[in-house]
Amino acid sequence: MLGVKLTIHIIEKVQKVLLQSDVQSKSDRSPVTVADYGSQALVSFVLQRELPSEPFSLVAEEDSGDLRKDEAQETLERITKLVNDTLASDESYATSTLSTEDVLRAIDSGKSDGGSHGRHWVLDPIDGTKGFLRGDQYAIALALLDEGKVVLGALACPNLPLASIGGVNQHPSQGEVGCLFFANIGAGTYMQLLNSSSAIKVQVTAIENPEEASFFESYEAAHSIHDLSSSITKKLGVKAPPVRIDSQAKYGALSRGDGAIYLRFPHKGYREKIWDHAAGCIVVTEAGGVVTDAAGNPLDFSKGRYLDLDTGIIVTNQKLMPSLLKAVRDSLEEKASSL
Ligand SMILES: Nc1ncnc2c1ncn2[C@@H]1O[C@H](COP(=O)(O)OS(=O)(=O)O)[C@@H](OP(=O)(O)O)[C@H]1O
Ligand SMILES: [Mg+2]
Ligand SMILES: [Mg+2]
Ligand SMILES: [Mg+2]
Repeated sequence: MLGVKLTIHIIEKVQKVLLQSDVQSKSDRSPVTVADYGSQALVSFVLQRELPSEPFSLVAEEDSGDLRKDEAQETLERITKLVNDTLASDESYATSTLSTEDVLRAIDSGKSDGGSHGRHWVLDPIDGTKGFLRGDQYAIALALLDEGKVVLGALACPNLPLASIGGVNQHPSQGEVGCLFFANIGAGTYMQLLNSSSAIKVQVTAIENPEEASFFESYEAAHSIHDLSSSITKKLGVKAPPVRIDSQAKYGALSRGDGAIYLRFPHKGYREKIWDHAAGCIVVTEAGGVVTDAAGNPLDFSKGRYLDLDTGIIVTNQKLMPSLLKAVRDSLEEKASSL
């Protein structure tokens, strides 16, 4: 059966791979490659094993092109070992062993184009790669599209504290860490600690006054125009400075009310991918929030691997959305007339 339980199970398994790969080789850039590929191979393998009677379609970020080169043989072997060690640690997969060829095949089954018909899994095996490398926020993001609509989403955020990050960039200093958010269409959004099985229902903030609102944006200035979000929030009357964190952890944190607004304005020419927003979008929406493009249109996940959207992505609660949209419109007009 497709469902939240399976999604959580898979995502928790993947988290083990990431922890192992992080420990194995810390100081060069390769761990992220190992973790990205290992995570994608594992999700793909387990989904296919658990759902043998379904036609399988996966839209995922990575492909095996680089891993098939001669010089990548050692990396491929490390990924294969990680995947096998993780499978061996799970009762129901203890007898499964993947060859390097099986791993390449599992990674490449993420090449689907998605679209408006049928069911497609959507995976970002590590979202926020740069955050992962810095030891900051990252997420494993898995969603399910049905006839072009996101119906299920899970976001594992291994470095996200249980305590609010509403006023804190990246990490507060203490407390429990590692949160999993999941949402099923029409059934709300839940959060649990990654090492626990008791979940609580979460809701976006009810704040109506922008002066009380804090806002999230990308940590990386290359991923979102910080000047523009600053102009928008100033117009709106937001007093707090931006909280800059990597990855879809922003959507997770927003869904439990840590902040009130998420603004994302990529530089000209960048095309957003569906795996960077599908899970985050349903997690926020089912928690009572609203996710739109800069023109106020809902995100359309039915167009293939890319989101075809107007200018940027804005997220907030229903009360703040009309005034936020107006501030976005005014700031974009100002920006256009100053060029
Ligand atoms: N130039 C540019 N503009 C906008 N977005 C880009 C750009 N380049 C990459 N990406 C995508 O951003 C994903 C992570 O972005 P976030 O903004 O959520 O986090 S971050 O603070 O920027 O790290 C990141 O996801 P991962 O590749 O999964 O890490 C990318 O898909
Ligand atoms: Mg990503
Ligand atoms: Mg990624
Ligand atoms: Mg990437």
